[in-house]
Amino acid sequence: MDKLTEIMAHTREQLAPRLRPVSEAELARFGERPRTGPGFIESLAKAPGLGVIAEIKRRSPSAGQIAELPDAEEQARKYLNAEADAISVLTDEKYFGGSLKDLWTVTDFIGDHRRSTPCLRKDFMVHPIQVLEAAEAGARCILIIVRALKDDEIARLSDAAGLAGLDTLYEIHTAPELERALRFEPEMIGVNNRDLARFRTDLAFSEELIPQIPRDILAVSESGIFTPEDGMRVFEAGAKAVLIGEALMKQEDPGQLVSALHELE
Ligand SMILES: O=P(O)(O)OC[C@@H](O)[C@@H](O)c1c[nH]c2ccccc12
Repeated sequence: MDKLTEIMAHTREQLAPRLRPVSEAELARFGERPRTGPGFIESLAKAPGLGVIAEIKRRSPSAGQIAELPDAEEQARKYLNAEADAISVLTDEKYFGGSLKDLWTVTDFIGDHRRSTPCLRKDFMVHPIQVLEAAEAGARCILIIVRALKDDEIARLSDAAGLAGLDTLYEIHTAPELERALRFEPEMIGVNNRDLARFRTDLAFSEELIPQIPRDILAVSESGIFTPEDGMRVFEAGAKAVLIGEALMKQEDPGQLVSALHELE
């Protein structure tokens, strides 16, 4: 069994006690609610140069322990100071050391500081209940990992996100996955440079796949970006934004990398 299959099985198991039908009305409550600040895609689209989604990630199956972080607020503060365009909060506990509580902590912190940086709930989504949890916690976007899901599951998640007024990041890693993603009329696609089954990371995945993404869809390059030069490679391939975890978690001041990426042209 590959790692992604293992994680998905674990996620489904964890979810079982919380599973219940989620009505359209419950989701639509969030969709109808007036919100302050830009949406997730909007914030990336208006960023100068390469937009930056800064990720809060304590550990991962491939990197092991990344950062000792008792409170997600610490990292949220750094990311706001660094002028990140969006924040990704990993909410998976077992493999990434995050939690839904982290997401609440981060969105509360942003609100308390009168900022409007939009957040992504980064998790292995399989059921609309997780979309509802994301909306309740103040996220503006969810992740759909195309290779982990069947078409009907993707449709159900993407409908739920639409009702709740959330953007969706469709994550792909191969050309056939891009084909599948395009059937759901995505507004944003992320090319994961890391193969979630084998954990090999190579920016060549972005260089090959991003040029195949239609121009009107916002293209994100995810994983394995450490330097402005890495950013330049994916920017030249057509990425409008990058999703960075490890490199930003390990920096005392993430602002330098963020501003170098904003300056690309
Ligand atoms: O730490 P990195 O190499 O900068 O990667 C960040 C992000 O792309 C990665 O955490 C990620 C991309 N897709 C995912 C899906 C699930 C969990 C994690 C991920």
